[in-house]
Amino acid sequence: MVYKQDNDGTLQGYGQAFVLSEEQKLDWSDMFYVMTRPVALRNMKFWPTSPSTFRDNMDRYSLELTKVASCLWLYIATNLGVAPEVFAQLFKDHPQGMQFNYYPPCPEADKVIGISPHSDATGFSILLQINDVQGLQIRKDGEWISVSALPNAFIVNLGDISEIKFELLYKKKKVLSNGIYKSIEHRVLINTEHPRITLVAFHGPHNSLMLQPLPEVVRDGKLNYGSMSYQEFMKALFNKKLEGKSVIEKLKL
Ligand SMILES: O=C(O)CCC(=O)C(=O)O
Ligand SMILES: [Fe+2]
Repeated sequence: MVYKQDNDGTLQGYGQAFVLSEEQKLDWSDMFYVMTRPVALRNMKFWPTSPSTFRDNMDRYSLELTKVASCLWLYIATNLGVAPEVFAQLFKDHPQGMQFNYYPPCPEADKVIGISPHSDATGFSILLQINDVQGLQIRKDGEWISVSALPNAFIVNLGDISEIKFELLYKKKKVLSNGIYKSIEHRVLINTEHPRITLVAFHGPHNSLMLQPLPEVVRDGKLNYGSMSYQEFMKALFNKKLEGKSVIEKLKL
């Protein structure tokens, strides 16, 4: 298949994420993922030329979503009482990847899972449910709660990078304790009759960012997380099967 993943370590192309062995029970979904920003990091061999509008539409949609993402960062920074420039620095170049998820129906839907429980390894994800088939669930206080997507509205899921950074920023400010801006664990259930289709835009930090407390927030405080570059973090993630929030849990000291 022309656009299939080619094990370049980026998961770009068509296939399934996190497949490590022949025995593994696979998620009941197909995915297609491409890096969209910064533009220099695009690998056009994964970008379909058919339909002929695809590339142009992706380019325009991705640009519009970076504007949405910028607004969200600004609101979050303001909410935390942190200078917007601090966030602008963490997320400069607007690294963004887009993933199409296709979940075929399954007559025995309770025996499969669309996407195993996980938290996204990004700053946040902006999710668009393309058709009206629901299936997303989030874990809150140990319970799975179904999320109903509103027509023409985005769902924003906070990712692991936000958890590390925001938690420490909050500590510095001594505004609130842990528990605010946690990345959200989520999964997808399968419908017995109808396919579900979603498009998720992941907004992460720039690749060279060291995931560690900002220097100014740990002067006299306790370190809650070890450090790792974002690239290493992603490598650790791609080398295992999706399993809740286990990668970020490993970073906790
Ligand atoms: O399709 C969905 O609703 C969620 C997809 C998702 O969690 C992901 O792609 O990381
Ligand atoms: Fe996700």
